[in-house]
Amino acid sequence: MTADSKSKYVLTVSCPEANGIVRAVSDFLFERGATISEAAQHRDPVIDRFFMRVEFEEVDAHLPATDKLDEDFADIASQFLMKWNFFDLSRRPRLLLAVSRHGHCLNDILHRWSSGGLPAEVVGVVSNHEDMRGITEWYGLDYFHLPLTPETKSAQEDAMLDIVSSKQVDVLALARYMQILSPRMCEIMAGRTINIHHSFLPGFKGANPYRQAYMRGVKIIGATAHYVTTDLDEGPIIEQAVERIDHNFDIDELIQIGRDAECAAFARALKWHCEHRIIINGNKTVVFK
Ligand SMILES: Nc1nc2c(c(=O)[nH]1)N[C@@H](CN(C=O)c1ccc(C(=O)N[C@@H](CCC(=O)O)C(=O)O)cc1)CN2
Repeated sequence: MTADSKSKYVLTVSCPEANGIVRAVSDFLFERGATISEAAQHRDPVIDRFFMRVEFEEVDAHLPATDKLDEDFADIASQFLMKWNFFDLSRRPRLLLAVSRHGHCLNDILHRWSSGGLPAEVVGVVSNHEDMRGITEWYGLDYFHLPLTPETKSAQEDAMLDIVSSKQVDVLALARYMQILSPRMCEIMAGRTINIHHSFLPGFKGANPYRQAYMRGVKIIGATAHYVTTDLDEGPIIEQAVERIDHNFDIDELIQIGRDAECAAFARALKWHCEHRIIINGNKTVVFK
C-alpha cells in the first residue's frame, strides 16, 4: 500500500478542559496502529472547554471503519464528557449549492470543484430562478429549479429537503441564495448550511448590505461566511474577507469589489468544512486551518 493509498481519518473532539485528554486520544490511536499526521488543539478560556482535531492514517494494520472507531472510542469519550466525530477523508462530503440570480460565488465554487480545489462531491444546484441553469449544466450537474412565492415557501423547502435526502446531501452551500430559510429548515440543516453574506458582519445584516455600507460611508467592506441559523446573518462565523474602499466608489463599484471578498471567504469556509476543520463553539467557531 503506497503512502497515497493509505486511508486517512479525522477525529474532532470538544469537551470540558481536563488533564490527560491529548494522552488518551494519542494512546487510543497508537494502540490501533495509527500514525498522527496533523494535530491541533484549542482551549476556550471563557468557558474552559477544550477542542481538538487530529488527522491520522493507518501504518501497517488496517484501521477499523469509522463506526467501529466510534464504538471503541465511546468509553474514553464518556470519561471526558466528549462530543466527538470520526471522519473518513476518502469519503468526500456531498455538497448541494443554492443560488438565486447572482452567479459569481456559484461560478467560483464550481471552478474550484472542477479543478480539484474543493474536497467535496457537488451533487447539484438548486435555485428559485432559471438564471444559473446554463452554467450548472455546462458542468454536467443537475439543476433543480424551485420557484416560490410567500404562499408556497414551505412547499418549496419541502422540495429542497427531498433533494437533500435523495441526493444524500451532507452540506448545503448558499451561494448568494436570497431567501430566508424557515426555522424548520434551519433546525433540520443545523451545522451543515453555510451562507456567504455580502458584508463584514456583524455590520449590515439582511438585504442590500452594499447600499447600507455606501450610505454609512465605511472605508472597509467585506464578506462573511457563516453557518445558517434562524437568526438572520447571526450564525457562527467561519471566515471573513475585506477590501478597502473610499469616497470615490459608487454602490455598483462596491458590489464589484465586494464580489472578490465574497468568493474568497466562501471558498475557504467550504473547504475547511469539507476537511472537517471547523468545530462550532456556541455562537462562534474554532477553525483548525
Ligand atoms: N434563516 C436564515 N436564512 C438565511 C440566512 C440566515 O442567516 N438565516 N442568510 C441569508 C442570506 N442573506 C444574506 O446573506 C439574505 C437573504 C435574503 C434576505 C431577504 O430579505 N430575502 C427576502 C426575499 C428577497 C427576494 O425574494 O429577492 C425574504 O426571504 O423574504 C435577506 C438576507 C440566506 N438565508
